[in-house]
Amino acid sequence: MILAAKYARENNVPYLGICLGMQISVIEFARSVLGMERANSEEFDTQTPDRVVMFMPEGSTTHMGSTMRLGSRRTLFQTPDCITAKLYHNSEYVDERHRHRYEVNPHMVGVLEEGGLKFVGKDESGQRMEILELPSHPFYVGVQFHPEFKSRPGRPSALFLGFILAAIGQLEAYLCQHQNGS
Ligand SMILES: NC(=O)CC[C@H](N)C(=O)O
Repeated sequence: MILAAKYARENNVPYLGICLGMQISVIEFARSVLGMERANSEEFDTQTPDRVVMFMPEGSTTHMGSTMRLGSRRTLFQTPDCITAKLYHNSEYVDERHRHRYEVNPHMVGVLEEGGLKFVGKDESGQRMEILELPSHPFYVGVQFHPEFKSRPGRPSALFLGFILAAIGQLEAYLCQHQNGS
């Protein structure tokens, strides 16, 4: 997965990382771009010197039942000037469903952003990273939530639509056409 994220990032191939897929893109970015060779998630290496993904403080390692972050939560866009906000019709926020125990380490956000990764969606506390983008890339998106849970045939998630449009080279034209939120 890390190699796939690296290949997509370096070769301008569209990437949509969902949940662990977003966490993997953060690990890959920290290793390759920031030079943190042993950057990892606490899930895979509890001894990592660069814990870019960590266990959520409210979780429990001993009680697995209903201790994960589950269900619909709100994500606030930090800027209207990003691909995902435009795909979600310039909404100020989006409610999507979650299922995870690990999250991007909020203490590492500053250094990741200085390197060029942008966290364009956060939860209401501003401490939990929900959406990342790489502005230098045509479509490099990671989401902590699961857009597939609310996606339906004939009414696909904005993110799946955007991903496919990017893959066929039509994202820019689509975003221009729909820039007024229509
Ligand atoms: N659903 C997932 O991809 C889970 C990702 C990761 N294992 C977590 O719990 O945070």
